[in-house]
Amino acid sequence: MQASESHAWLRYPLLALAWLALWRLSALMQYAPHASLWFPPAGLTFAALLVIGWRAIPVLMICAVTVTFWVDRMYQSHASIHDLLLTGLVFGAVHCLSYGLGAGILRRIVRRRTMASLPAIITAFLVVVCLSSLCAALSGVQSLQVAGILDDQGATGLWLPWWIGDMAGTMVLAPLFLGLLSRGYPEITSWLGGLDFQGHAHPVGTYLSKLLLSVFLLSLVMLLAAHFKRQEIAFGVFFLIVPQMWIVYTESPFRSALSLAMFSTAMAIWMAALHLVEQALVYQFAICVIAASAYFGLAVPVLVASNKQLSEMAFNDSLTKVASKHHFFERSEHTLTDTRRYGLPASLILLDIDRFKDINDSFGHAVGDQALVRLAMTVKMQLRQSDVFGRFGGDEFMLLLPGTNLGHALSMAERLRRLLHDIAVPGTDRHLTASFGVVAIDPEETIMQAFKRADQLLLDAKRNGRNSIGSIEKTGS
Ligand SMILES: Nc1nc2c(ncn2[C@@H]2O[C@H](COP(=O)(O)OP(=O)(O)OP(=O)(O)O)[C@@H](O)[C@H]2O)c(=O)[nH]1
Repeated sequence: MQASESHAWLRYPLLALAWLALWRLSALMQYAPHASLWFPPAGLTFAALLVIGWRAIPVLMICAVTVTFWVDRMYQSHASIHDLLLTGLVFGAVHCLSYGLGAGILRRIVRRRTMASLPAIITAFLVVVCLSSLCAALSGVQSLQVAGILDDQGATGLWLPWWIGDMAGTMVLAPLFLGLLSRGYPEITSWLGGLDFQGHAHPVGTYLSKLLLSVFLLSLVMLLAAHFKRQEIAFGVFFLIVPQMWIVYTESPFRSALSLAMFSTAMAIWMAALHLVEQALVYQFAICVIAASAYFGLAVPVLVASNKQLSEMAFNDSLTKVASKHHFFERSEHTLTDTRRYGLPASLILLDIDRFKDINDSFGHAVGDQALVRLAMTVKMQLRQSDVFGRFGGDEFMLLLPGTNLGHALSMAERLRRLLHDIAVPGTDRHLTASFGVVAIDPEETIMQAFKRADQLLLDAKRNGRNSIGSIEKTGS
């Protein structure tokens, strides 16, 4: 994928700087040797491999070697340069391989999905992150063990916090990095399954107050857990899903991702500052559970919007925006039931454009489409709230007029006939004409039966020279 800016090469040193800075940050917050609450560089590795692909690997390898030397200095293991180099390369290779495989699989899945399957994309992301981080943790621990930085006992206790730490880092931060990168790599937007990572609906002050509340409640739980030294209190952190969900439902996806990152950073800082080693796994799982729930929360507005779009497509004709055939007959049945309950009359008007095929053939289908839209708009302007207007198909429309007797329906049809005659086919000097079939609906009749009678009268009007109204009154049949 290509960055939209011309200085695309800059992404490599920036990636290295960001990765090393994140590593430093997590090292600062270690609660036990080699174990921090969450491992942010894993999130960056995953996002970089997803977006930049294999070209990110050399940079990630340099970072892996660099941090291996830092680890040696931190724990004063005094390994030889040869051993450290080898360990760094092995650690880098297994780290890149684990996340590279995961990113590759996710890329394939996302490319096959559409907007409506955002929950499937989220599920795939969560499963892939879970498995990639497990591979990265097992092979990472193994590489430290082979290099002698870690003994067997240390390795046994380390793989689980390493795994959950990597998983939390990836789960929380990879979507945030993707959101940031989507500004330079527009293609990512389509991967985000309909999520708009650019827009912000509310003022920043409102967002910050929600974020502060969430961090304040988190601090309260962690301080209480530290003070009373009770793991039960630590579980209270799971309740903080509520403020996070509030942010997810009311703020933009980008702000939601940012809030998860801030929330987990605050958790890691408190964790290290208060030395809450025994409760580490509770907090690590809480980060993962809250992040996973938040992502499904993000999918809800997208699903609601696509549901709305689908029902609009089912109810309305896509071109003219009047009721579709099916929806017209359904609504008409309900309207007729109400009309009859009050003992009111009802009428049906069918109208069909004259020689519409000629318009299409002479000026093209696009002009024909515009003529249909203009006709629909003209008719709509004449309707009452209770009238039902639909498109049967092609150039044929239908109009149910509740509370209207045949005489008034005929007047309405005549008014429409004149109005349509005044419509010029867009971009041409041709005028539209239409033929009509008008019936009063009998009290025992269904809308379909009335439709058949009106259609017959419409055919009569066509046979009688078009631009006219066929009705029982007029034809006398
Ligand atoms: N532009 C456009 N044309 C359509 C659409 N749906 C159907 N048509 C065309 O509308 C024309 C309908 O023709 P008919 O109703 O059979 O005949 P007509 O030319 O209107 O002649 P009469 O009805 O006998 O006056 C056909 O050429 C269809 O291809 C549409 O959505 N857009």
